Amino acid sequence: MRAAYGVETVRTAERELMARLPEGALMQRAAAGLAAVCAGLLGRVYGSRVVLLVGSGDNGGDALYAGARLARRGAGVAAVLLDAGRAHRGGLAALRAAGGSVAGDATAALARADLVVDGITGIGGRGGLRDAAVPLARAARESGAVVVAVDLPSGTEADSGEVRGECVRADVTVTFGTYKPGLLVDPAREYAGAVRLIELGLDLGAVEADVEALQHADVAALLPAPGAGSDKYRRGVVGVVAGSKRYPGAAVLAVAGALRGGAGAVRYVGHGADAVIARFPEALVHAGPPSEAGRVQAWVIGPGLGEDAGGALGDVLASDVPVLVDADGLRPLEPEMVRGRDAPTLLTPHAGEAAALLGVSREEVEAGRLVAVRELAALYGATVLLKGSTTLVAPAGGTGAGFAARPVRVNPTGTPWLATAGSGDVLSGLAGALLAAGLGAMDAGSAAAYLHGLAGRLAAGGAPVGAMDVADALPGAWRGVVGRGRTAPGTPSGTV
Ligand SMILES: NC(=O)C1=CN([C@@H]2O[C@H](COP(=O)(O)OP(=O)(O)OC[C@H]3O[C@@H](n4cnc5c(N)ncnc54)[C@H](OP(=O)(O)O)[C@@H]3O)[C@@H](O)[C@H]2O)[C@@H](O)CC1
Ligand SMILES: Nc1ncnc2c1ncn2[C@@H]1O[C@H](COP(=O)(O)OP(=O)(O)O)[C@@H](O)[C@H]1O
Ligand SMILES: [K+]
Repeated sequence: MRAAYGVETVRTAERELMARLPEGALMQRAAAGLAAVCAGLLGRVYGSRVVLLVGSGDNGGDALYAGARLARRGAGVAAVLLDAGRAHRGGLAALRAAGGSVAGDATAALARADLVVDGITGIGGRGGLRDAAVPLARAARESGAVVVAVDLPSGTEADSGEVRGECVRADVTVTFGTYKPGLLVDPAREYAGAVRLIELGLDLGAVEADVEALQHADVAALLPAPGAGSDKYRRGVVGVVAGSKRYPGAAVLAVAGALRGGAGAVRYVGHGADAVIARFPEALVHAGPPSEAGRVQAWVIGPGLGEDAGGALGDVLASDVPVLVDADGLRPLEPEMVRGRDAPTLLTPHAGEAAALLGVSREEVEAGRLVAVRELAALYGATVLLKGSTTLVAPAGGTGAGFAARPVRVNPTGTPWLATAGSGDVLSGLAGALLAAGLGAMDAGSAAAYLHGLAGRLAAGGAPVGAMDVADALPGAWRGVVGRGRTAPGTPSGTV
């Protein structure tokens, strides 16, 4: 599991560690790690040209000490100081002692740079970049140099992943002690580039993360495997209420996801039965209401249902098994229809659907995904999987402090190639199968998003895909995750 912690937690852990170390030791660890990453990017340090963008906090201090280390190895290092009177004194002295200088003309220095180190703000930054820093962020971007952000790209919000106004766009972000939520969640994540973590020795073991990301081993441990005593019922029967005369394909795609997700059987209910049977003769189809379809271990309702989702929705929500509500099933959904349920409910909106449920604009949801997913989970008392450029899964929320403290999961495997009609339907079926197999709603949602993302990468391989290609790639993604020591192609490793 990869964990990310918010600013307050990081500061507390840093204080505790600093109290046990000689003064400045932590900053030296940070600067050494930063300089090593910069050196690796430069290849040949001697003779290279490095520009440091230096704010007046410790983030600028990290940049200055790292610059000093590079200058000692023969790089030409120039510092652009946002506020000359407040730049980190020790760092500036170290840079000068190592042969570095303060740039007189920032624009000229940036135009010649091979590498730019962004030390304007780190976890102490608030709001979008201030006016004085904005032209530097732009010039860094336009310089063509490799841009390395210190701790996080200046101007991005560490705790929420929000971006207000201009911020630095980095090729690589070197972060210290732990990942910060903003490095894993769009839109900030997009500005961070590849993220490298430098361990500082912070003791965060006993602290609940704010955001966490599953890794291969976590998912492998969650995925069900049939044993000698398994039969189709024990593996889990998924009920799928999806598709309509207008959208029969959604039924096929959701059933595909459920079958590839390991369902022992799929009971399909709706107007897409002919299309489902034509593609999947193994599906069991039913023409009446869901409650009369026979026993299932989990329901998936919503993809392609069209306008008349209401009756079937009430029917499945009245059941005592886990229910996943997606797409058209979300439209008539009211909090009180979900809050009283004893069995888990998993909602899987995209940003537009989440916006409608919250009564805000789509742009607001996309700008503040973490906040939106937590709010929805609290409003509905349900687990919520928010789809999109960063897929997030928030635990069922309530009003108690304990709810807010549980981590949101962020999916590390997605690819924009998944943004194709019907791929969400596949995800619904897949997550439904995992619910039917007995996984909790958080695990089912996050493991499904993980496999779906891997399948998207496998299917795409850098070229466009359709939703059924993603479904067809699920067995390969599954094998890649559970195969001992094997890594599925396209798997992120080392960097986020
Ligand atoms: N603690 C530790 O042990 C370790 C910490 N480490 C490092 O310290 C960093 C945290 O340092 P920090 O606390 O000094 O804050 P920092 O990120 O430099 O920002 C504060 C400065 O930015 C300014 N500023 C604020 N908002 C702004 C904006 N929108 N636009 C422009 N400027 C803005 C603000 O101005 P002021 O409000 O004071 O006028 C102030 O001058 C952390 O991220 C890591 O890199 C590592 O060395 C490891 C050990
Ligand atoms: N920019 C993106 N990057 C990564 N994944 C994306 C992006 N946009 C959409 N996706 C994924 O594609 C799928 C689309 O689902 P959805 O919006 O429900 O579409 P549909 O209803 O057509 O199936 C989701 O799994 C979502 O997370
Ligand atoms: K920074």
